[in-house]
This record gives sequence, C-alpha cells and structure tokens, in this order.
Amino acid sequence: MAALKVAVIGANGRMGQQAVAAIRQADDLELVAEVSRGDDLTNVVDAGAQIAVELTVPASTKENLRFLVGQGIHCVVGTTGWDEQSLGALREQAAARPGVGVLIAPNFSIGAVLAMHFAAQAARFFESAEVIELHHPNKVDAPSGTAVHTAEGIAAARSKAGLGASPDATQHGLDGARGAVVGDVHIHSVRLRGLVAHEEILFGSPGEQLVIRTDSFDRTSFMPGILTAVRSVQDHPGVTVGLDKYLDLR
Ligand SMILES: NC(=O)C1=CN([C@@H]2O[C@H](COP(=O)(O)OP(=O)(O)OC[C@H]3O[C@@H](n4cnc5c(N)ncnc54)[C@H](OP(=O)(O)O)[C@@H]3O)[C@@H](O)[C@H]2O)C=CC1
Ligand SMILES: O=C(O)C1=N[C@H](C(=O)O)C[C@H](O)C1
Repeated sequence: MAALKVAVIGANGRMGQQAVAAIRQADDLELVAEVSRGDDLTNVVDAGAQIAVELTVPASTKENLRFLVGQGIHCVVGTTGWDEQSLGALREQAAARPGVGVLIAPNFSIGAVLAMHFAAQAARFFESAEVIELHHPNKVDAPSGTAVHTAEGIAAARSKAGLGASPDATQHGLDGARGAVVGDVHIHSVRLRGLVAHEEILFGSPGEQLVIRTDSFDRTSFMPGILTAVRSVQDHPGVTVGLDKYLDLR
C-alpha cells in the first residue's frame, strides 16, 4: 500500500521537530512538507499532503485549520486554544467538506488519555474534585488544554450524576488562590523549570482520596499517539475532540 503523505505545520517547534522525526521513521508514512512560521501553507497542497499534523500556537491554529480543511486535507491537531466557539466554526466548515477528518487532541500521550478517561469514570463517586497541571515554563497558555478537557469531562460526569460544585467554604484570600474554574472544577497551574507535562487529578470524599497522575517526562511520549492519529484520521470524518475516541475505550 502507498505511504500516506503527511505535512507538519509548526515543524521547527519543540513538538514539531519530534513529529517530523517520528514520521520520517515510519515506513507507512511519507513526510512531504515541513511548514514553519512565515512559510506559505500552499506548500502543503503543492506537496500533495493528505494529512497535516498541526503543532503551532493558539494564535495560529484556527487560521491554519480554516485553510487546510478548506483544501480537503485531513488534520491532526495538538495545538491548544480550542474553545466551544472555535470548535463550532470548525465543525461548520468540516460539514461543508464531507469525508474530511479532523482530530483535536488535547493530549497525545496514552497515559494522559487514560488519566482523563479514568477521571471521567471516577468523577461521580466523589464529593470533591480538583485538577493540578504542571508544565515547563516556556508554555504560553494556562491552564493547559489537557486540564481544561479533564475538568470538562469531570464536570459532565458530575452533572449527569446530579452532583453540584465541590464543597468550598473560601470567603477570604488572594485573587487566584483557588485557581481557574472550568465547569465548577478548580484547576491549578504550576510552571517549573525541569518539568515537561504533568497532571494530577484529585478526588476526595469523607476519609479518602483518589489521585490519578500522569507524567510526560519527554516529548517522545506524544509520538505514538500522533502516529496512531495520522493513520486513523481519514476513517473518522468530521471533527473529533480527544484521541480516546480513536482508541475504543469503554
Ligand atoms: N496535544 C499534545 O499532546 C501536545 C500539545 N502541545 C501543544 O502543541 C502546541 C505546540 O507546542 P510546542 O511545540 O511546545 O510549542 P513551540 O512554541 O515550541 O512550537 C510552536 C511552533 O509553531 C510555530 N508557528 C507559530 N505560528 C505558526 C504558523 N502560522 N505556521 C507555522 N508555524 C507556526 C512557532 O514559530 P515561532 O517560534 O516563530 O513562533 C514554533 O516554531 C502548543 O499549543 C502546546 O500546548 C504540546 C505538547 C503535547
Ligand atoms: O505545551 C505543552 O507542553 C503541552 N501542551 C498540551 C496542553 O496544554 O495540555 C499537552 C501537554 O500537556 C503538553
């Protein structure tokens, strides 16, 4: 079978460089274009790319996707910054290009994907839930896309189970002390030299605690997920959020 033709957008970045290397090493994939800031995205089309891996910055990703989906190119997106409004616009655009698949993946590491899945399963059993995400200090966004997705999954499960917000008697203190809030779930962001990408999901009930923790010590942890997504995206038309949807998790 012919190799799938793949382009990487954001090829000079921390993730982009590793994605380029991982795709080059895969026998069933052919890297046909590497796009960095300032390069023309039409290179991707001219090179005949079937799939684009988008690993840029929140300020660039939506515009890139608008172009790529408009050209009928399947997209695997790791960049953060997607909210309900921008996802809605993307879904609308994808609906006008039937057959085109787009994966928005808050996290490609299997550990993080499973942590989010387990957190959603655990959420209805506990009175309290909070998320701590810990990253390298060069990260430009906070909270992390993974933490937002984790909190959304927990909030949906809690709401379905009829649970309200976690108990919290805080009335006084410094702004920000209780973190950011997504769907009633508090998220705390740590930025620390030496870290890569880590998350702890805390659940509490009287007399007990459950901690789910995932650690990416190296960006190689994201590569198997990217390759799985590249190989699968054509089989999932429309916009999918979360690599878990490709993994047959129950
Ligand atoms: N889903 C996942 O598993 C993971 C997702 N991420 C996310 O992926 C994104 C990238 O992370 P990371 O590699 O660490 O970030 P980097 O800042 O190292 O890389 C981003 C790269 O994209 C480039 N860029 C910006 N705009 C464009 C554009 N329009 N066209 C082409 N290239 C562009 C930047 O260039 P310049 O330097 O000139 O700005 C930079 O080289 C972030 O949103 C991060 O949160 C990260 C790790 C895992
Ligand atoms: O910027 C990063 O490094 C990461 N970004 C993603 C996020 O915001 O969740 C994924 C991972 O946490 C690494």
